[in-house]
Amino acid sequence: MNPNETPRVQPDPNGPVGPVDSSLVPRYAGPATFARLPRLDEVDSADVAVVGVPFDTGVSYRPGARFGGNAIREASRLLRPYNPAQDTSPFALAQVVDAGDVAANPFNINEAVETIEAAADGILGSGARMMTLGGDHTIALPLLRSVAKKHGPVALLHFDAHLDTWDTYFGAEYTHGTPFRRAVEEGILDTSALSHVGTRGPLYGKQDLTDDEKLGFGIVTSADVYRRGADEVADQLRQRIGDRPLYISIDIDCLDPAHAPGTGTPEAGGMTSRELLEILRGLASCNLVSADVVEVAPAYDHAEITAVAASHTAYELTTIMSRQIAASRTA
Ligand SMILES: N=C(N)NCCCC(=O)O
Ligand SMILES: [Zn+2]
Ligand SMILES: [Zn+2]
Repeated sequence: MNPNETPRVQPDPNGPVGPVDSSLVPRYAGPATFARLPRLDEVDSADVAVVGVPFDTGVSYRPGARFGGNAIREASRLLRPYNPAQDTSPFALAQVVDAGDVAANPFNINEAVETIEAAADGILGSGARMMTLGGDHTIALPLLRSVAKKHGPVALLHFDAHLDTWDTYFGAEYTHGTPFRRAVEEGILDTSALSHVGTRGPLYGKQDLTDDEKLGFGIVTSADVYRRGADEVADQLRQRIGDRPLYISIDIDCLDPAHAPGTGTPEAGGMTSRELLEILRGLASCNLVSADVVEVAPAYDHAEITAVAASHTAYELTTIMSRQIAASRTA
């Protein structure tokens, strides 16, 4: 089908090119892009670029997150153009596109990290906000490097069962358990606004927590979310972040394995997908400059449970970005 003739949901014919219209083209037809949005090469310019980073050479346990981005794209066929939770039609407010995948070397982590940073530089340099679909959590480091080049040190909200501030694994500096220690060492994070959310599970020792605190992180455990509720947690996080440029990194293993079985290092006792989505909606007024959703490993998934949760997570994040782009236009 010619992309120019594909029926799309596009309330304003001169506005953003919208997703393929699922009331006219069955949603399971054709190749998958995120939310059935146009590819980058089908539009003149993009406000939000959804980009895949199929890389998982940094994992410490189950591999397979290299297939995560495409699993999320497949699951995202069911997303619809109006988001009632944020009373927003995100793809009508801003040009959101699928920018394809970064070709990262699976045999050389250092080279892959450089390739990912360069690709992110290209996207951010074009003026777009970046919504990345991983890949394992290693990729957050080069993404943050690029974001900091543009915005300076950014506030970080890190949703994860794990701290990911360990020093090295088997002597390796760049792994999925170490990106945020590297990022603090490199001065690319605003250490007055760093939070982990969803933390739980056994650690190597108590020192892991004291080291993490010294780096500047605050912790909201998954039990805190359960006890205090999503709204109160979001309020507290929003106050801490203020109007700083914000990066949100979401390791899908922040969710309980019941909500996200398809991941490499699952831990019992996690958040529900409802809690995660509600916290994100509570952050809609934050200045979200870029985000990632990582660690979806479809080989361990069942019935696309994890990929569906990840696609809805990325949808809330792109909605927040689109709203802010629209608001900054009218400001
Ligand atoms: N899933 C991520 N990003 N990190 C987990 C590292 C946990 C470990 O192997 O000790
Ligand atoms: Zn994790
Ligand atoms: Zn992680």
